[in-house]
Amino acid sequence: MSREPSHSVVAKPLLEVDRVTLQYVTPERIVTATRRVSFDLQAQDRFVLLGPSGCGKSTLLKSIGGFIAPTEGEIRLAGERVREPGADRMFVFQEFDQLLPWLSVVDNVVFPMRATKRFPRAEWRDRARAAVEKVGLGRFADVFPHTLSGGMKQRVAIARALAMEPKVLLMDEPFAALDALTRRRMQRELLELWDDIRFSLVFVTHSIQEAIVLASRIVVMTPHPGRIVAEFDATRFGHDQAGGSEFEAFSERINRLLFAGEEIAHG
Ligand SMILES: Nc1ncnc2c1ncn2[C@@H]1O[C@H](COP(=O)(O)OP(=O)(O)OP(=O)(O)O)[C@@H](O)[C@H]1O
Repeated sequence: MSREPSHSVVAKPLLEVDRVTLQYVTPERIVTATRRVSFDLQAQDRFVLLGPSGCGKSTLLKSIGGFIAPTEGEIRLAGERVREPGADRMFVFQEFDQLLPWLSVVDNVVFPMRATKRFPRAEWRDRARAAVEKVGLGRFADVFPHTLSGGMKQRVAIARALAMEPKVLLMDEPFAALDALTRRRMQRELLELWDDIRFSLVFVTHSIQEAIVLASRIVVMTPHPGRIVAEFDATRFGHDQAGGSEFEAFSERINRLLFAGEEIAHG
């Protein structure tokens, strides 16, 4: 199956990040996490923000989530300015403890539906069970999170987010704490889910390989302050191309960009 998002070139962007500056004001100083960052995301994009620690990836994601207001510029979702958190933007984080330990897997997935009154109440459990099935955890629907491996917990977090049918799924290094084999498997599964559901994704990582494998588009960022140095189409690459000469050349090109950015930032 093609991993090309099926949007047309002229489609209006789903998400617009428009000259966004994000700052933290601490008693000692003002930290500029991003400076005038702009990009557009089309529906069904698998959009990856790639860059080293401190380039403002997580801060940007939180701002798309409505948790941090830009000091300059604005973020629009489906044409509406983002001003606060909402159920149309669901998060998956790196941490394994993002599930509520006193709720079963299926009740964890129901939780945001209950909290936001999304969908008729009578549908909650069926929707939750269907989402849990989709991530391959049907047999574990009624267990508590502490009995699950890290990878399984991340699957539940993904099921919980996708069950809400968000306009955009926001993932902040969701596989970074997993062992290499599990991480690879989770990447494959995420792509299979995307083949199936065609959700719109913003995915944060500092792994070049992960970015290339997962993305339809990659934005490369460098720190101090966080800014975009390049944007690439990566639709033609997946796991099957990894190790091939074109994949490696692309990876090396991004690597050089990241290092060049460091030199500029520190030089
Ligand atoms: N709560 C905070 N208060 C002050 N400064 C912060 C805060 N959170 C982040 N920063 C600073 O903002 C900048 C961007 O941080 P951010 O976490 O967004 O980067 P990142 O690219 O996601 O890095 P990482 O991969 O390490 O999470 C960094 O310089 C960081 O030190």
